[in-house]
Amino acid sequence: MPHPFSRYRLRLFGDFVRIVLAPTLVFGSALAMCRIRLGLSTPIAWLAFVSTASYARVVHRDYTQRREAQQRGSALPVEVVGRWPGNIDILIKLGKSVLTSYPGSFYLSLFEEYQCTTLNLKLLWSDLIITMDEEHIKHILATGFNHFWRGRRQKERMETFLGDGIFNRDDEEWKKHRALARPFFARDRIADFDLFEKYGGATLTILRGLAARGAPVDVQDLFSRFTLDAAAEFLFGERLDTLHGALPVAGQAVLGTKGAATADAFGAFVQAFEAAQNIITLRQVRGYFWPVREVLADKVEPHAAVISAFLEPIVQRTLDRKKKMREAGVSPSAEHDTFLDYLADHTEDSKVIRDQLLNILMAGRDTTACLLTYVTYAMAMYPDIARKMREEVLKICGHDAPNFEKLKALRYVHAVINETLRVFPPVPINVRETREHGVVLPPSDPTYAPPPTPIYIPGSTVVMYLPVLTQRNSALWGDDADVFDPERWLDARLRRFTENPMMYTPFSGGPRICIGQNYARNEATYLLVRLLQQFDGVALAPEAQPAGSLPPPQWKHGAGRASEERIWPAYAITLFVKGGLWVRFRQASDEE
Ligand code: HEM
Repeated sequence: MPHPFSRYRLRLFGDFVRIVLAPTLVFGSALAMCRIRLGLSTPIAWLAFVSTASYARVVHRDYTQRREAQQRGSALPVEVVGRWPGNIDILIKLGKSVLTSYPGSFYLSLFEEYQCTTLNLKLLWSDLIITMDEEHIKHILATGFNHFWRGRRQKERMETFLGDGIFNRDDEEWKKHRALARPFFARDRIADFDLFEKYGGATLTILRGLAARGAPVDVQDLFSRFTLDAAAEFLFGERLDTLHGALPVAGQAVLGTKGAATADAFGAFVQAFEAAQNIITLRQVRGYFWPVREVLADKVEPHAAVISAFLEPIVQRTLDRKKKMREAGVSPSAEHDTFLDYLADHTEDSKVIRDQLLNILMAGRDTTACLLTYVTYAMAMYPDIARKMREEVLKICGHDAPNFEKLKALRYVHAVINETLRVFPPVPINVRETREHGVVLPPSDPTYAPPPTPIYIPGSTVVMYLPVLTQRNSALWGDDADVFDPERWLDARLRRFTENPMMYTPFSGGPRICIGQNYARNEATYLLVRLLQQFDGVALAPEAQPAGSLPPPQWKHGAGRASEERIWPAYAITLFVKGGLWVRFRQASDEE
């Protein structure tokens, strides 16, 4: 169902009234009162009046912001100055960069050009702050938490997709969601490895079959199925069994929105899920005026419908079961087995339940699958690292299923996971908004000479922060910041992080820190142990990548890691490998 009064349409209407309608009324009334007739020149005069009114508003806003900054002994962030009015050229470059550049590289080139770590892109005369500054990110997420929120702009962008879920709410509603979800991530629940064994076993059976034939596999797709199946049973008590569906086949797989696409019902769900994330990312890049392009049709809506159709039966089954229990006089137990049961005991509104479900699925599926995918990529790129991981796994766990203590003892494997999350953070870019009142940021980190006065961010301003750049910043991590080196988590370099933990925020930080962090770490470590017990080698299979998914040739001359990458890292809310990660595993000869 289209939403004619969706948040973004209402905002667009409000802006239209403010920017066009109100000045038009003033213009018409002034002409009428003064009895002026402009004849054929009326449209030109009207356009000049409306434009001048807009310009005056921008000048007034800029003046007010400067005054507010001065009153607080601070200055506004440095503004990017493009070649075209309204920085339209920057906006176009930004749009292109999402599709063709190494993640974050366009922003990095601006930071380098302006020699600062927090900038205002000033797109189409509106403020859009970008920051890779560790001190500023700390303030946004933790020390200055109350000055920021996800905010109105983000809600506009995400409403059709994430609705009333935890990722799309602030204040009391968010607190309620968080309090609801947290008990399900208590240690005794997340240290129950039966599920990981069950779905890990299914994953490895597939890998063994393919390895025996020397056939390549898209592990990004496979790991997404593993994390989805495990999360669905853990949180909803549902067997989705996507691991038993049709997998992408090398040579036949086509380039989907993120990975390789399959043509079954699950494939349709995944495509819709990924397409919606992609559209939301593009909306973010297009900034303030994205609703203009979608005033007639919300582009997320058709995908949201496919996602709903996939999830609705799951919700309905639970609601029906609860109803029958109520009719039979069985009262809900305080110790709920699953999150879905818990939700269904608190509301019968299937949309509310579906939204929660979708939010947690998004949180649990793509991020952990991304982590596993990039660990596999690192193992293929750096065989010595893979060898050391395997040695440690065999020494500590042998060929048995690991328990909690054994997982904890895998120091090198954890270092590889930490390093993967540093170099390839599953959420590479994120957004907040200042609340109604502006905020003075703490002094900048030491990357460039800090500005002489503190930076002031006006109220209701969107701030985009970039862990993908902060976590590879050589001023914080040392000259080898771009090098994938797990040892930095085990040697003296670790001090850099322990003294300054907010330079590493793959799971975010502060009150909204990820609640699934330990679940995700356990899940990923468990699967890696089982994988390394059985396979002693993994190699990239570039010939199996769908057409158009290998890194563009110009990356060879790019800065940082771009020149060395043999896959195409891209992002749409979460990081992924374009076209999927196609690899071949080698079965170990010492496998039991
Ligand atoms: C490697 C895996 C994961 C990474 C890197 C990751 C990362 C993140 C990040 C960066 C945030 C903050 C988002 C924001 O505030 O804008 C977040 C929040 C969250 N994550 Fe994770 N996550 C992972 C796995 C999981 C899993 C497995 C679950 C649950 C099944 C989960 C559940 C959540 C929830 C519910 C939130 C929202 C917290 C809130 O807003 O209060 N995450 N995660």
